[in-house]
Amino acid sequence: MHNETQPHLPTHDDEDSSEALSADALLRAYGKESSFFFASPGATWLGRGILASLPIRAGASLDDALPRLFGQARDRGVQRPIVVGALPFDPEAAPILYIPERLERAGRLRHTQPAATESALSGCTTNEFPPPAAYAAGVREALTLMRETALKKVVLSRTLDVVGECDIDQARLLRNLACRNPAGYTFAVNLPPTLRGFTPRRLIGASPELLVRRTGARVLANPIAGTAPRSADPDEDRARAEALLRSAKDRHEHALVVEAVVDALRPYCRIIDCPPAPELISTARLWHLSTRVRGELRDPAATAIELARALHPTPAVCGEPRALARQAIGRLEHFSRGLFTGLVGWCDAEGDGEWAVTIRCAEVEGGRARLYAGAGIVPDSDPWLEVAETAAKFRTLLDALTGGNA
Ligand SMILES: C=C(O[C@H]1C=CC=C(C(=O)O)[C@@H]1O)C(=O)O
Repeated sequence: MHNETQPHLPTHDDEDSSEALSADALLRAYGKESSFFFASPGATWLGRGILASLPIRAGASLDDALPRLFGQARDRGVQRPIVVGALPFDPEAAPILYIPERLERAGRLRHTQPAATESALSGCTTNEFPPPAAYAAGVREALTLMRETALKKVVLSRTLDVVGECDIDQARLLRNLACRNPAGYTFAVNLPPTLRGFTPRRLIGASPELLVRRTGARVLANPIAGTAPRSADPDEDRARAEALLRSAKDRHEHALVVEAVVDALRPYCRIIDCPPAPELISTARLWHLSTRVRGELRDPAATAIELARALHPTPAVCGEPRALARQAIGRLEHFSRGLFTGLVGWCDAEGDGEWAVTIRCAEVEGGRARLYAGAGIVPDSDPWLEVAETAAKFRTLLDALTGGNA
């Protein structure tokens, strides 16, 4: 059995560990030529270039395409290929998956430097969609649906467009996110560009939520749901955390996710260990309820990406029951989520891998960033508290863009 915090993660460069850079050096090396970055509590990855990628086609079967992709990489001399990328919220939509030309791995980020306060953009305008009052109206409609149908929970989100005077410094944004969110999953995935001559188009974020990690026969999922914004005053901050832990509304919102995760893992696992009550975790801006669900695979042939797709979308990003929640999202959210609330991570050819839930993120290109934030709505939700929660969730990216709250 591998150690929990330092899983053995084979890489393109395993044979050449003498050249391995430290995790902090990988973060500092992230730049224009980089194609992937992923920092988890277990390891840090930096990808350069793209050796092979999955044709971007909606509805394509990953079961056939992935082994072909690994085969292409082996034909080109990569002995232990690893696929990286992001899958969208809509399971039928096209994934972004590729094998980098070079992929380096180091241990976890140590954060030996103080959090940087440099801004990643200069001068900016912002535009929320929907604006707060319209989002609150959407939450009220969701509450009506819950009274009139079998819908128990739905996650409703909104966007915040930030437009700077010059190109956003994507590497600095990534570093700022990583420094401010040391316990989370910090990522940058290359996306097909839509503008010519600008900086690369990328999905960049720092998620607190692990959808699933597979290490050999061991599985870990860490569903998160139930949130309270933090306070700068330590007493008030602690009071908010304790209120969150006691809140029946948030415990219910959380329990729906944990139940769905355990149900989805059960067919794959011989043993599942799920604590009876959630614990508190914090990010720089938020408190969350969190449960670590551990399992041992019945059939070790189930890969990390297969497990992730069996779990996705959990009620942390969609709702319960899933079909009704998806209908409600289609009716009440008037924008495409794209990769937001999908999954981001990596998987090797043996099936080990890690997939985080794609939240606290932005799509960045040139001087523009589109930020996303959602909140779980249950029958006891207060529409204006959900507005405040999504505003606090935007702060994760806004702080990293502006260099604030270090
Ligand atoms: C959809 C988001 O958060 C989900 C994950 C954690 C907590 C959540 C909540 O408390 O509502 C959401 O379910 C987001 O951050 O944009």
